[in-house]
Amino acid sequence: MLATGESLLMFVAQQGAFINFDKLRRIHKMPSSPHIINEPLNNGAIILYVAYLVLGWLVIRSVYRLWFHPLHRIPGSKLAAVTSFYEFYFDAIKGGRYLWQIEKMHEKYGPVVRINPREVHIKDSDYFHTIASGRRDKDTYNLNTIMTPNAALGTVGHDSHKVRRHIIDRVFSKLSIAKIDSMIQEKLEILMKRLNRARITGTVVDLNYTLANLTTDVISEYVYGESLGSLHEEEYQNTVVDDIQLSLGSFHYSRLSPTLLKLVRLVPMSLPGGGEKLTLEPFSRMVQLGREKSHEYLSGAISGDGVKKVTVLGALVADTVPPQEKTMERLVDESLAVLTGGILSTADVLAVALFHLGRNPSILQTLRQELFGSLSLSGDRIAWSQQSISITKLEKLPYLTAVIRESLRISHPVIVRSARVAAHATMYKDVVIPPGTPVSQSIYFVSMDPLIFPSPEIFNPDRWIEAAANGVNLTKFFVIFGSGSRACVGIHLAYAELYHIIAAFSSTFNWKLHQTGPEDVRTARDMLLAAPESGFLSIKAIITGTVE
Ligand code: HEM
Repeated sequence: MLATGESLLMFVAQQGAFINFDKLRRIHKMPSSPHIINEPLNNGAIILYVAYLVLGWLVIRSVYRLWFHPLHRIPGSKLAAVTSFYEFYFDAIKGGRYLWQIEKMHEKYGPVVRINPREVHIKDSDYFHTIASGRRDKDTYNLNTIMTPNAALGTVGHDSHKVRRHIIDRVFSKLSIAKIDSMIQEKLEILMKRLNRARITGTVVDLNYTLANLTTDVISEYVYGESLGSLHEEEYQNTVVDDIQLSLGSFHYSRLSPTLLKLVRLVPMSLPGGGEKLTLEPFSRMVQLGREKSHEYLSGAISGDGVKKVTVLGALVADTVPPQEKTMERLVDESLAVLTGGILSTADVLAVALFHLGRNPSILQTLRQELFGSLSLSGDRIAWSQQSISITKLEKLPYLTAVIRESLRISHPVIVRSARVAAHATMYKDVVIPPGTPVSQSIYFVSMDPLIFPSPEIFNPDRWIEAAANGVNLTKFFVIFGSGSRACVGIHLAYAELYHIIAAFSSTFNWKLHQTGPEDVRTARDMLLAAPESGFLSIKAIITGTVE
């Protein structure tokens, strides 16, 4: 910073020869006698000259962006085309509101708009897969937000991503996830016992938080080989979730300025942003945890190949992995991306599912009829692991599947836009998008598109069943897990948790929502995860009894 400031001053001093100081002094009513001209400039004058230079540079840059930039023909707000601070204002200062500003631009200018000086956004549900398909990179500016450049998720280049994705694909395949089905069921049983205690004591349960204890323990056990023990933490506490949410508070800041974020890393501070505290302390704590666990694998204390337990870190240090991919940075980032990607996303969908089931007795009733009619559930369903109900069995239930699909659609947990960059020019209808342009789309717009999903705010699992019966391919618009080579690697794990938990919870407990209404669930902000008007999703319920 200092060096930059000094060189700027030197530049200003050099430019002095070309600046008409006399005129400037006249304009700003400074003393103008000849003997003053040769004296060093005072601080006020230097600041003024720097301000002129900066202003001049801003004007030239704005003119370029508006009339000469390759994107100058793409419609949109002029302010957005001139400066990224427009986006920064809505996302960082106002806390995740830019997506709705983008929506307004689409209403005014059509399906393709320029949303910042260098990025184009397309709102067209039919076009979603086109952007994600083929050979496309991700965009550095957008990836700044997630701060894990060495993870598959944070990798810019298409080819580098392919190598990295191949390594983790194996551990997250449907077959691999079926092998940890019993581990998921064991953890579910601990959760069911905890929920049953809440029933007995009449305690209000924060569903997101409590269900995130399970997703935390499942994913941490799969990544590190041992769980973080969230299910055994103090009731209704989850320090990992706290850390993730605190980190999400700063993610819009990191998009615009990774440097600002590095500063914050040095001096934790609070900045405005929808009430979230901007601090990187919790992120550093997660990095530290990843570092400790990765060290055990890299040092050979735990080997990748030959261990009985399959783990993500084990897969990352396996013999088949190229040596350049076996670095501390790589292991820390990948384990962090998988861990954080797999906790709140699924927990939020689960909580939203229970919210809607709790408000719709007839849907819950239909679901229960299917569960009791198709599975041989024994009396003690709290002991879920003894029910011997495999994921394969659950996946065959059409109504449960429709409930899960609809819960995923309506909760659309991963709401952050994810841009793709093609090396060649691409066409959207008759609009030419120049090569190298980040083009983004939003899962939220597709999932809530009233032309595809009529009355999108209504929870209606039957829409999936009716579409299938009528030969309508609604699944084409089911883009909740993304699309193409960068789509979610954790999809089978997410489904395994969703199937087991929704089946267990709804066949075992009766519950009523507590101080939680539609406005608490309605998505109003993009905090990487879908968030309501203030804070993060928090759905509360009281478990009133058990299902006989
Ligand atoms: C309902 C739950 C989930 C949803 C809705 C979801 C959604 C998504 C989406 C939309 C993407 C693509 C992001 C992009 O385009 O940049 C993604 C990527 C990813 N997800 Fe998930 N996810 C879920 C659960 C999980 C779980 C359980 C894991 C844990 C393994 C996970 C790990 C990842 C990773 C590592 C990526 C990056 C993949 C890559 O770039 O190759 N997700 N997820």
